[in-house]
Amino acid sequence: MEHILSMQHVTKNYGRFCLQDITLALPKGCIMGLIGENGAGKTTLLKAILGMIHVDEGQVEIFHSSLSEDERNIKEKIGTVFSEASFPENMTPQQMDKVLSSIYQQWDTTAFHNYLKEFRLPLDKSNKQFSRGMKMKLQIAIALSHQAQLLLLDEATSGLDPVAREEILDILLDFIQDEEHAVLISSHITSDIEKCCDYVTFLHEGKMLLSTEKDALLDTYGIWHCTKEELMKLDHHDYLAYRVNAFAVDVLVKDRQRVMLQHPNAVMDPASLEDILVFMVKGEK
Ligand SMILES: Nc1ncnc2c1ncn2[C@@H]1O[C@H](COP(=O)(O)OP(=O)(O)OP(=O)(O)O)[C@@H](O)[C@H]1O
Repeated sequence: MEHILSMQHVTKNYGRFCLQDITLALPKGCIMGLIGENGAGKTTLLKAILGMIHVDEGQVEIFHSSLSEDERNIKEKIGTVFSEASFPENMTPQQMDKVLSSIYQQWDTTAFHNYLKEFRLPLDKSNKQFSRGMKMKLQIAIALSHQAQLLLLDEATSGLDPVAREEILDILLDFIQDEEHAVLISSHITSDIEKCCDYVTFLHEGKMLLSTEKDALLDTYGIWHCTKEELMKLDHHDYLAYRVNAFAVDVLVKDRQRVMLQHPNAVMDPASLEDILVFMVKGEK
């Protein structure tokens, strides 16, 4: 599969926090979800891709080039949404349309107006009159209106109601249909990631714990409710973390079928992305 984005051993050290040795690849026609607790390094990773911060080590390639080779053209083809992004308070979408058409060579006014309509955003209200959700939708409309091939979305669905979130996820799924586009989206809402992503990347305290196909993960990982004695006998390579409760131990195992074969009476549940995140952050290793 051809990649639209790749990161090789990217490291950014802030002193107290370090994004460490990130290596991942996003194929064309795919959506990758970035999952991690608050402060895990999701925004830092997205900023490193966009060259918004200087990385200490490693390489980022977008469309097979590094940003420094052809920054203007590469950025033209990337649509971004950041939770803290702010537009001039007194500007209306109508005015932004004009400004953006002079910034992006491929700005598509018709598409922008269609998205504004679809998202029920007024053309003539200033940004300061927009709610948080409306501002987020406005950013998404902009990201989708300049023929971008890659979308980098930081918490793009947070602050949106469930109907609007569903709308955005459908648009993202449409966006990748032609197999030439791709999306990297960070979210705390693991159910959104579960719904739309082909790949998931887990970050924890700046380290990448996993980057793999979502379906493979959901098909194989499980939570085994067992005794301490059973856990002691389990090979270290077969599980990622465990949590002890009053009556039993819950273990996040990598291959639930394998454990079931060894323990036919095992009480096993499939693991959701949320389970995996919670075990990785709070579980004992
Ligand atoms: N400019 C900076 N200087 C120093 N530390 C920084 C800087 N920017 C971010 N950090 C630190 O990097 C760490 C990761 O922050 P980041 O915003 O990437 O996390 P996140 O996973 O996006 O979190 P959240 O889910 O809360 O948005 C945090 O500890 C933060 O304090």
